[in-house]
Amino acid sequence: MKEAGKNKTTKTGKASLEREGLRAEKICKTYGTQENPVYALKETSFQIPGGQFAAILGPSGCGKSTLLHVLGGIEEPDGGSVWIKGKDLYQMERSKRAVFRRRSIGMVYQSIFLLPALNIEENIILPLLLDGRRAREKQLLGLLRETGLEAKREALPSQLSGGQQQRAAIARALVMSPSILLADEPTGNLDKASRNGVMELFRRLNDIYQVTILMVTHDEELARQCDRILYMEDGQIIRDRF
Ligand SMILES: Nc1ncnc2c1ncn2[C@@H]1O[C@H](COP(=O)(O)OP(=O)(O)OP(=O)(O)O)[C@@H](O)[C@H]1O
Repeated sequence: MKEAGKNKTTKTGKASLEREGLRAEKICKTYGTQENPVYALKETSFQIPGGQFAAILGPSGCGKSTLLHVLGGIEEPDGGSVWIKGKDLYQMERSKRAVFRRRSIGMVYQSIFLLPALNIEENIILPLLLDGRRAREKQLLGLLRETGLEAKREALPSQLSGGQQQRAAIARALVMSPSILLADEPTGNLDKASRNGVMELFRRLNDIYQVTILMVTHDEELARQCDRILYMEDGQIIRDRF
């Protein structure tokens, strides 16, 4: 991901961005027991080029969250592979995968996990501190500005609206300058105005920072605002619309 203030690039014709995309190959994940297996992912394969903003759309229980967790390095698949920045995620040692995940993949969830005792700035920079790095004022200011939270820098999460809290969580997910942002129903708990604000923010971040975004949603209207929709059903991608 590019940092604020650095040269912008166009969305097309960037070979390096192609390499920074994401590839899923025949991912399988089964839950349950041998007698009663639940096939959550059935050899799911697809590729997202670097810089694309794609949605995964599908009915409840079709495997969207499972897929996102596997892509995010959180849940090991039973089979198949995930390639990010040219690296096979599940061929890495567990400790190396944890570091790679922290530095290369941002995650945003429906439930907003901000630490209540830390102010917004402290919440946003937390991943940097956990990685042994210091926050740079210029980068922090860029993120606060993009997310419209400049005035809330020292506020506690409880002093923010749901939409503002989600925007802070998005800033936190981006503070490590990841190449991929995975968002699981990020607008699921928000009212319509906040939902539109978050979508607008994703589009802007995708444009400015060229971060690849994969967003899980139930909402066809939101999915239509993305560059591409991957329709999922019963553990598989059944349709792919650009
Ligand atoms: N930890 C688990 N143990 C057992 N079954 C699970 C587990 N997690 C998910 N499943 C099952 O796997 C299938 C896919 O679940 P998943 O949560 O990925 O679907 P989803 O499309 O994200 O659903 P929703 O839109 O309701 O969040 C479902 O049948 C679900 O019940």
